[in-house]
Amino acid sequence: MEADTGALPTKDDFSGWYNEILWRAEIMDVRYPVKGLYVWYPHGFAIRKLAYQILRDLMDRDHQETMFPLLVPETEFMKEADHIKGFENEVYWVTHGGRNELDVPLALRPTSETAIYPMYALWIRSHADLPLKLYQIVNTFRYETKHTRPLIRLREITSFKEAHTVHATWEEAERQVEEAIELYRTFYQRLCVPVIISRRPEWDKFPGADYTIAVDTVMPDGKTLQIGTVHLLGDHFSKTYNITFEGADGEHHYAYQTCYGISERSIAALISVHGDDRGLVLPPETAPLQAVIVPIIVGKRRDEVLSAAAALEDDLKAAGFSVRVDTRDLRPGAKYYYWEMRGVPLRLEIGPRDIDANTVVVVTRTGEKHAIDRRGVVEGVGSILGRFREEIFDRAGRWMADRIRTVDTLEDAADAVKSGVAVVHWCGSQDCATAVEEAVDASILGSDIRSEYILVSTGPCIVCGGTGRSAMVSRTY
Ligand SMILES: Nc1ncnc2c1ncn2[C@@H]1O[C@H](COS(=O)(=O)NC(=O)[C@@H](N)CS)[C@@H](O)[C@H]1O
Ligand SMILES: [Zn+2]
Repeated sequence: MEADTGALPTKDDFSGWYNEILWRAEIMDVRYPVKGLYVWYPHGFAIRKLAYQILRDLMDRDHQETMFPLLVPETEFMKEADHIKGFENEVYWVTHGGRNELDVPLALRPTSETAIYPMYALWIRSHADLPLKLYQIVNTFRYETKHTRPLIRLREITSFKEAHTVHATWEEAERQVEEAIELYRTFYQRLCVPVIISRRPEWDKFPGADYTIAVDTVMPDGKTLQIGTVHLLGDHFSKTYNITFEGADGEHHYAYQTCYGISERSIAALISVHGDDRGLVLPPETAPLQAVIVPIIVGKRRDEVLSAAAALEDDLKAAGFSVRVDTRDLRPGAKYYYWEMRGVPLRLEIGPRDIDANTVVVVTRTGEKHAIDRRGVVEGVGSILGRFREEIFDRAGRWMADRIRTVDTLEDAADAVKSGVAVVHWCGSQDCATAVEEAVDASILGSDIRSEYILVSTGPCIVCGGTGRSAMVSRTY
């Protein structure tokens, strides 16, 4: 699996950089012989594991995790009209078991409403059963016809976290939407990925939903990536799947639902937003290795240096850091290059001079160098990691803020979307949205914007002059 050496393309050629880093940093192998399906390298999978542990920690506060079947009978799949329309061109069907043709074709879940809600109808009887808040982290399948790309647009989504909640009232479901948005905001803060939250236009909402709130980030090429969505489903699906409950009033009522999902696009964002020309730059919470110790071997004091490095590893491991000594027979520079490519936040150098001075040299992945006292190394590493995290989060936030431009002419909007996001006043009409998209060659991404990077306002719609509110326009993945 040894990845090659040699410089990465610069991030200005984002597509080249992204494809190269996936194998040089051992994230995903794209050579699997089915279009849109890719293989996790163990290193990439370890990053995913850490990121999804953060997600589970957040979800498990007031949801329960479970798992529903992958295969959905056509009879159930074809029940909700809007949902079908939205997914009918993307669904994979299983039609045979061995040589026998199945009497009912089975869909590979593109998302699991049609697998879960028939069971919810059996489980939910009374208001005492509500709210029900379950999630699963599974693979889902979508026969994407647009350009597939690892971690960004797969045909097998390998890391699909989907939550499906059921409530007694529309208001309670709406409160759940707000809680889900906050949970996603927290999740992406923990990944140090800056986000913009907005409401998708009617024509872009999830099939069968009342409305969709989306979480986007800006990728290095200026295109936005939708890295999470929250849908208020109202009672559409509960009417279709007969999810009713007996209220305190003794009457039967249809339930109100939400669902919200995140996929491995979260990992694509983590890699793309922080990475640089030397490889990954990982926030400490998502770094399989937080610090690598490189012994500086000098002549006859070799054994002394190696045992000092081993003692350092023991102390840091005992304090809960993931750390290892790199004892391979390579020049220190080759080791630095290898671990920088894999995004290790800290490098600790220890040689004869450091032993004599009782210090350890700590170099952060962003190039800061500190000589810290060997006796305070645990506190020292902890505080340097904390500052490193803040540094990369601030840097990513500033980078994104620089690529969001509030404009009031279509020409300026067309210019702004070449490198990022244009914020314009839009009246909300589809006609004006179409006019914007034709003039700017980018789409209305969302309105009702919530982001620390965007000051929202009202003003004349950029097309018709009617009352408009801030809306985002961007090229998208
Ligand atoms: N082909 C794909 N590859 C990778 N991620 C995807 C793909 N399609 C969608 N996603 C991600 O999955 C998230 C949830 O998908 S979704 O269609 O918007 N929503 C649902 O499926 C709802 N059932 C919520 S679980 C999206 O916000 C997007 O970030
Ligand atoms: Zn208008």
